[in-house]
Amino acid sequence: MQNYDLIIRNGQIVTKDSIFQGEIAVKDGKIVEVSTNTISGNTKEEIDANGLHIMPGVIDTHVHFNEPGRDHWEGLETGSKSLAAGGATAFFDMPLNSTPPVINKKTLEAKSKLGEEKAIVNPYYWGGLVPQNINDLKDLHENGVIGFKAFMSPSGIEDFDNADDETLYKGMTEIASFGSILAVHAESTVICAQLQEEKIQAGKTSARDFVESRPIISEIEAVRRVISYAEATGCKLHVVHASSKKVTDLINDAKKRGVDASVETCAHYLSLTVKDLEEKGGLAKCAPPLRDQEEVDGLWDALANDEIDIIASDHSPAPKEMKTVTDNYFEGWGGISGAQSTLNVLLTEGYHKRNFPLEKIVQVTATNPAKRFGLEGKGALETGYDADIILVDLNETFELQEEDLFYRHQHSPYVGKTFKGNVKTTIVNGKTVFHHGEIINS
Ligand SMILES: NC(=O)N[C@H]1NC(=O)NC1=O
Ligand SMILES: [Zn+2]
Ligand SMILES: [Zn+2]
Repeated sequence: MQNYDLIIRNGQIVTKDSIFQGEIAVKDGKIVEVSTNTISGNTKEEIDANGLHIMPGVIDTHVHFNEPGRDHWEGLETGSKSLAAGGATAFFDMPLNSTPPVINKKTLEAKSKLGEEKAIVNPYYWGGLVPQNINDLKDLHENGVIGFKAFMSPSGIEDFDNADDETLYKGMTEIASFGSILAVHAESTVICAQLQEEKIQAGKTSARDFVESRPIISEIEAVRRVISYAEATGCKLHVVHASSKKVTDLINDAKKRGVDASVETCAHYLSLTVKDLEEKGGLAKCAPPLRDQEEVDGLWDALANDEIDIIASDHSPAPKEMKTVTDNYFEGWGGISGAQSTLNVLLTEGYHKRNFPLEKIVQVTATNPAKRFGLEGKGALETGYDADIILVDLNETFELQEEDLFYRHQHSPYVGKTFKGNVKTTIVNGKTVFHHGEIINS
């Protein structure tokens, strides 16, 4: 007779290419059996998933939890609780806006120590690529960063300089030498700075003015440039938060030429528009900015054609005072609080509204992130994999309230939005960390 820690029964198991009625047995934090039949044996715990879908936990490849140093904006504990509530079981924390940023071994160790103490889902860390740290990249790689992140335009954070062309070229040459990957925030410094200056000089500071100061061509120019460095250096490339299909098309063209590239978009570019920025003010301010409905639709077309690899949150929170815009949209923090809502958005806007298959949601939130960044034993519900499992009620409908949010600062452009599809239970390495609206403390 087998002994298990947990058996999840009677659910609809969703994988990257199928959905079937089945059961999952867990022992010592790992999935030890997945079956369409009843799993027999002794188990310490049993969950009846009747009426629910069982999915691999979301791997959010793009969050800013800001600890150490800026944890009054967010933190590893509050940030990871929000993720658990939203069905994420792992995150990749960006090297900024923590201060000091993660740009060498020492700063990586400081952050990962805090992550071990505080994160309730699996933490991974990006290292930064900045003009000052080319000689630290290898050390960061050897100490376990998932990859590197550079900004091609000012980051908004004074201790994290953007990478000029020389830094990109040298950095990518170095990163390629040990086979790691560079993620880029791709907007053109020149275009954004000049247009912003012109707008402000002319006293044009509306939501639409802000959006026009960071046009899609600015992303296109930066992406084309960084693809040329990827081709020249052989460095693996990941473009984060593409706001338009015109941008994702460039990465797909590069892939066809043999460039090792991938692209991410975020839940907000798939569900919010300039109209939301006008209505919600600073809460919906981000860079690249929200676009118009046709760009939202374009991104969904790209997703339907498997042209977007990963969907992340780019959760980049700040205190509410910094997110209040009165009449000047160039003021206030650019960054959206969204880590808790990624799956809600994909289920509502994708599965329910656009018939976007659950299997593809699994691909862009779990399978592809695990594969692209080499996470062994993560991103799938298969024997031998880590038991990072979520139970989802596809039909639960609710209006998001501020008090539902586990963020340090309870705001989000999604507050007031009606979602269909919600996470009921989140299991991380075999342990339930979230159940029916509550964080379960160990
Ligand atoms: N520094 C930082 O988090 N910036 C992020 N915010 C945002 O809206 N886009 C970003 O890159
Ligand atoms: Zn960015
Ligand atoms: Zn970011």
